[in-house]
Amino acid sequence: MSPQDKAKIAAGKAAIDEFVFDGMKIGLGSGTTSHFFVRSLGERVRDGLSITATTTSRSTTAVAEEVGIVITDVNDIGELDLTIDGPDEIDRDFNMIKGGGACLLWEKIVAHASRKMITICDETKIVDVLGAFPLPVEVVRFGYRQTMRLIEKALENNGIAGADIYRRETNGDPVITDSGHYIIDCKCGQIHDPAAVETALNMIPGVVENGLFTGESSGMVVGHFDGSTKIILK
Ligand SMILES: O=C(CO)[C@H](O)[C@H](O)COP(=O)(O)O
Repeated sequence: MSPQDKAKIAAGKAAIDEFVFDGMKIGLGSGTTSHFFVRSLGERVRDGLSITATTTSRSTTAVAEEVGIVITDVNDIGELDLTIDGPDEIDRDFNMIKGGGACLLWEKIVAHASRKMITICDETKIVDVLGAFPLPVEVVRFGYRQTMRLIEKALENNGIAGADIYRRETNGDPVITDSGHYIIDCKCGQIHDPAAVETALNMIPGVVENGLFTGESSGMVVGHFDGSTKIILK
């Protein structure tokens, strides 16, 4: 196992120890870190932990069901106590870029349906300024090239000039999200005012959601390559 995977697993386990209690309604994040967390949670459920859970992607539903966690439809679960999810980048104010796995829309819906969001990550995800990781923007397919032009303008208006903006593809085919949309990735460089950029992008017709999460997370559990963990709260 790689030291990074060891760190991801340690972060997920520490988050369960610290934040997950019997009877909670929990949102399960997406991506490799979250999938490790879901597998650890499955072990606790097998040992008797009782939770109600919903997920942020079809891929996480598959992992959860594989490890014996029953998934409740997001529409039937009401307000969640907690969502645990991973970032692509996180700064020291808990602002994040998410969506590297194209799940940002469901992730944001579930995070906002929760009273608390805790971020789990390995140490490589922490940055001084967001923006080295391409910012994903989920857009409807109709007129997506027009939407891309407006994304470029919105970024320029928020101090991000010359961003590389492109539709995400795999083997020449566009990536389609769980909601049937495209992902536009924006290599921004540095995002100095992530809250302003998050709002500006969501004002564009055709943009469904973007991968900036600026007010959601209230704590992070960081896993280190030696297997140790650190909890940082707001
Ligand atoms: O936002 C996401 C998926 O849309 C993931 O949470 C994010 O990409 C982190 O993934 P990983 O844990 O594999 O690095």
